[in-house]
Amino acid sequence: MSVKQFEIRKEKRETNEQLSVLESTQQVIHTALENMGYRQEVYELLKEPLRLLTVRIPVRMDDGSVRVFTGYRAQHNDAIGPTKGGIRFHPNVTEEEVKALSMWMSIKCGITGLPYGGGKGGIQCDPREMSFQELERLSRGYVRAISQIVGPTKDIPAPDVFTNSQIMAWMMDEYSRIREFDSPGFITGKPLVLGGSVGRESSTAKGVIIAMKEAAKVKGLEIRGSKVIIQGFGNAGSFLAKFLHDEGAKVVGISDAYGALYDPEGLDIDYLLDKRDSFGTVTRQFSSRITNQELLIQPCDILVPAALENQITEENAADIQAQIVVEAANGPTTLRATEILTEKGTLIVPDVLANSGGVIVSYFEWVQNNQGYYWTEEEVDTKLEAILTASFLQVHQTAITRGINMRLAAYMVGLKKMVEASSFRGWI
Ligand SMILES: NC(=O)C1=CN([C@@H]2O[C@H](COP(=O)(O)OP(=O)(O)OC[C@H]3O[C@@H](n4cnc5c(N)ncnc54)[C@H](O)[C@@H]3O)[C@@H](O)[C@H]2O)C=CC1
Ligand SMILES: O=C(O)CCC(=O)C(=O)O
Repeated sequence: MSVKQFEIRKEKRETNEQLSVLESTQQVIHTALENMGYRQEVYELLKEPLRLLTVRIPVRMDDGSVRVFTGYRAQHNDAIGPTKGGIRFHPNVTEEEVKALSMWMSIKCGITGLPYGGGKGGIQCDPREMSFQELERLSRGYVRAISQIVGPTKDIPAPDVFTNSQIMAWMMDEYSRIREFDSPGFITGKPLVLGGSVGRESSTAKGVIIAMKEAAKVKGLEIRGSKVIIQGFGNAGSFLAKFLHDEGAKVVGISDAYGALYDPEGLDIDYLLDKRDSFGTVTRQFSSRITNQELLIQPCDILVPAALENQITEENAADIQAQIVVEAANGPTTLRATEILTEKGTLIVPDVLANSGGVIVSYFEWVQNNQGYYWTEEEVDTKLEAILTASFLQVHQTAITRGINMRLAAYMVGLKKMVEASSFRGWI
């Protein structure tokens, strides 16, 4: 596509916010590269993953029938090192979503200086409607299907939406049957007894808090006493609610796939954590629930989308009351919404920065697996904080110096090393 065609498509899209996550990611990458003065070939290289594998996975269901699931693994760019990123089990997984997710992983690893490119995987399925045994067979089938392109020096998966340490354990076990000698570092987010890292489970939320504290300093806000709304009560959202509650913030809203709870006086987070199931579902137990969309526009100081993509859009951005939006989810805010929020002075901490705590501690897990020597929680926390704080400051400084929004600044910071590495390799 020529620059002119790109501009025309961009203009058409901006008047009608039908942006796909892939197209909007391409749009920001294009602008970021242009701002840095890179040639069009660089965009051509980075606008899509280098590799995408689509697999069909036959699974024997408990009733004896066979269901065939579609899965994907995308590897965006491996100039810097192996690709890295989670695996999502969700009914709405698409090729396009997995591609965008892999591109966000590249940028995340670039911002935080991890020696990886981005990868991501997903299977179209609804684990909430599958038995434990069916899930195990699906997880193992997926690993058999992608085993040729993954590995500790090629592409290292991890958990994402509706996957967890048990699923990582089955996947690692299956991989170790196929490749006997390089299994521990093949996947991260494993249970501790199988070479997991202390702190990985809560690392996404810990990283979100570190980024949130930096953003709060910029806005002159104190976390203690701030009112926070969190959309999504799974791995990222529930640990975050707990940590914020323990730090004296008032968590006034939470949600899951079925609805939301809001109380301006603060919710009883320990009670809700106790009632939540392993898929992060809790709201169905309350008759007082509101919708996810209603939750996002309730009064609060800080809003944390921690569920899925495209939640804050042109439709609701103007009504968001938070001073700070910290994106724990990947892709929760559209580009038009980013502009609307930025124009009205809301500070956005973009996904590729805010939720990078997960992959940072996954990197620590991989390093520990490679060394065979395991760190304490204190070491993990200290290193995580150092990387994330420096990353926030670099992105924020870029935004201020260049007079651009935080998302564009994050992309510029995140793409730089990948472009340099691709150039040194002679790819562009
Ligand atoms: N788990 C991790 O280490 C990381 C996760 N993320 C991102 O954080 C987000 C959440 O991931 P996890 O907490 O791991 O997933 P999870 O599977 O543990 O929890 C997902 C939560 O979102 C809710 N949800 C699902 N569909 C929803 C909808 N349509 N509306 C509102 N809520 C909905 C679920 O009910 C659940 O509470 C995702 O965007 C993921 O990519 C980002 C970095 C790392
Ligand atoms: O832990 C990882 O390697 C990746 C986590 C992930 O999928 C993400 O950051 O979106």
